[in-house]
Amino acid sequence: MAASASSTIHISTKPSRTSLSWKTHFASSPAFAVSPLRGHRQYPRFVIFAMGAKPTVLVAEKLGEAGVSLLKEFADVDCSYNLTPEELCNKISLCDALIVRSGTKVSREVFESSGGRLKVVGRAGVGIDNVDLAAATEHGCLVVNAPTANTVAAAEHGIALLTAMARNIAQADASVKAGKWLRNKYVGVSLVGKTLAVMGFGKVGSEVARRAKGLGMHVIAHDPYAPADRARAIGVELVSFDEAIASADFISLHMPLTPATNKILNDETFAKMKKGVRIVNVARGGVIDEDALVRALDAGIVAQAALDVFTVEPPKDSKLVQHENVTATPHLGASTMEAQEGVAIEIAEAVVGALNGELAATAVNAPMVPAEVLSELKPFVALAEKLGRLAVQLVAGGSGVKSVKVTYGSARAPDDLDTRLLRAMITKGLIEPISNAFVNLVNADFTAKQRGLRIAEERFLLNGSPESPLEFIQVHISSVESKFASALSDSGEIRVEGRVKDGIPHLTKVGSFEVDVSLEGSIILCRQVDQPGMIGKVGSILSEENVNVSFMSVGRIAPRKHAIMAIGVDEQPTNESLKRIGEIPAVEEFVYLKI
Ligand SMILES: NC(=O)c1ccc[n+]([C@@H]2O[C@H](COP(=O)([O-])OP(=O)(O)OC[C@H]3O[C@@H](n4cnc5c(N)ncnc54)[C@H](O)[C@@H]3O)[C@@H](O)[C@H]2O)c1
Ligand SMILES: O=C(O)[C@H](O)COP(=O)(O)O
Repeated sequence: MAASASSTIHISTKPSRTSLSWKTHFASSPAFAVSPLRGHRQYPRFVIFAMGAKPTVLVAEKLGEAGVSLLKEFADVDCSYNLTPEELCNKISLCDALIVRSGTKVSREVFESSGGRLKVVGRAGVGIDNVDLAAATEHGCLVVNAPTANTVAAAEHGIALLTAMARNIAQADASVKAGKWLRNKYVGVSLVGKTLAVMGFGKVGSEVARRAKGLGMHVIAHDPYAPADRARAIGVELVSFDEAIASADFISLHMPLTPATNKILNDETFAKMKKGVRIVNVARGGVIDEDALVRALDAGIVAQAALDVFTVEPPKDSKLVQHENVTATPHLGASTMEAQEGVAIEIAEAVVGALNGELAATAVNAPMVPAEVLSELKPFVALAEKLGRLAVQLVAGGSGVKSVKVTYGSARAPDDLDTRLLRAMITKGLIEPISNAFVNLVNADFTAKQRGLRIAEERFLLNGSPESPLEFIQVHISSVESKFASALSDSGEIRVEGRVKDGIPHLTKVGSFEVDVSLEGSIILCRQVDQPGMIGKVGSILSEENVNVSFMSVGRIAPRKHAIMAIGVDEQPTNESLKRIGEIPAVEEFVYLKI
């Protein structure tokens, strides 16, 4: 760290106050208050909507009443079901949030058609395979889901399919209704003592395992990412994929659909199973190669299958659903009254919270920052963005920024400072003034990467009490020219430093000069030959135009040598006034910066 020999005088002309608006800023003003929601985490808020400007939420699939009512307290709610993809694309530019279940494809076209208005997609359920997450992130749209409220419903449906399949309930019911009485045909198989392989030992899988044990089954599970002690706690042994499928009498699928699980049950894996195995799928249709399943059923390798989910829904492959050894339900796993009310409330709260700028606990495409970390970093978030915004305006040309280093000065241990939020806000400050991009926590890293902007972070460990998470933030931009040469540090990079004082972000260093100016309104930076009367000369030019000076600070290397004057102004001075400031004989260079 370059030590500065400069000294600082600062003159405050009026008390300062932070009053900020979306897109990045925290607001505590009652004008932005929202009705309290049950169980809401008290995150600092990034306000999107001011009082009076109600957001519009499009609910594109049936959502439990409790959730709709909750949404209506805060937003205009448009419940339009069964939209075609074209209708959805047409409507979406009028919506701030979209809520779907698994039946709506939220494709790239949807994000592109939204014209940047869509800020949140809420998936009222677990699986987000119907949402194009990459496109959402690129468009700065947060995706949240409701991952817990339908777990038990899905597990109960899995068990219902397992028992119904073993006893031919669906087929027998259909035959009785058709006037038949086929007692010999529908002899079933028993569950007790049989081996059930649970594939995917997450929320649903573990609930299925627990219930199957209650039915007297021997339960094993395969899940490369599940902790063995969680399985052990409910008496389940975790085994390899091959061991699971080779030893199971019943296989129940509970993994997400990912590139790794796509068609994980196929000709090759069916061939490794016990002849007469029975399969339940309440996860996702795509984890089974459906053509291969038909072949395995025809060959008797698979005796029966009970399927709630299909590769394409509703399923087009009639050979599979019409197969006499297949029991099919129309994706009903989450469809109980209780689960749907729970999911509706869970997603409504997440969407309203996200529209209020709270970082949703169930965010799928944004880093989750714990509430306590957030509240600590709150004052530094505005500082981070302002420093980025200031630094980029000092670049001559403004668009050749490729390499940025951020230094965090902190007395905290290096692993005790989560800087993702700060980095995102610095990125926002760096990019937004020189582009029409909208940058937020969701898309900051992506947008930086897209623009070839490399942001390196370093910690500067300070002595002293680690009560505050940070002492200062420095933003360095290397390999660029500056329109204000004094902003260049000894090593030739643009450098600005800021600190938080009494909760207000301050600019505390420009290049090697120490200053102290509150980061509000706009700033004029002047380099001058240090001499009496300079403050008065600049002040009187501004006052002639009724431009209010909010803060003024002079940093100098030594008396009567070069000094930097940082002047905070509430209004934008005219070009004429700025020209006159530049013409003061002692002024060597100056720059006007909007924060
Ligand atoms: N039919 C329905 O209506 C319904 C309802 C709820 C959930 N689901 C689906 O059920 C599935 C599970 O949901 P959940 O809430 O239990 O999710 P979860 O994330 O809690 O559990 C999924 C588990 O799968 C594991 N897994 C990932 N890749 C795996 C692999 N290659 N092999 C084995 N295991 C793997 C994960 O480690 C995790 O433990 C999801 O696909 C979800 O969409 C369907
Ligand atoms: O992933 C899920 O949550 C389930 O598949 C439920 O989907 P659904 O909300 O469309 O019933």
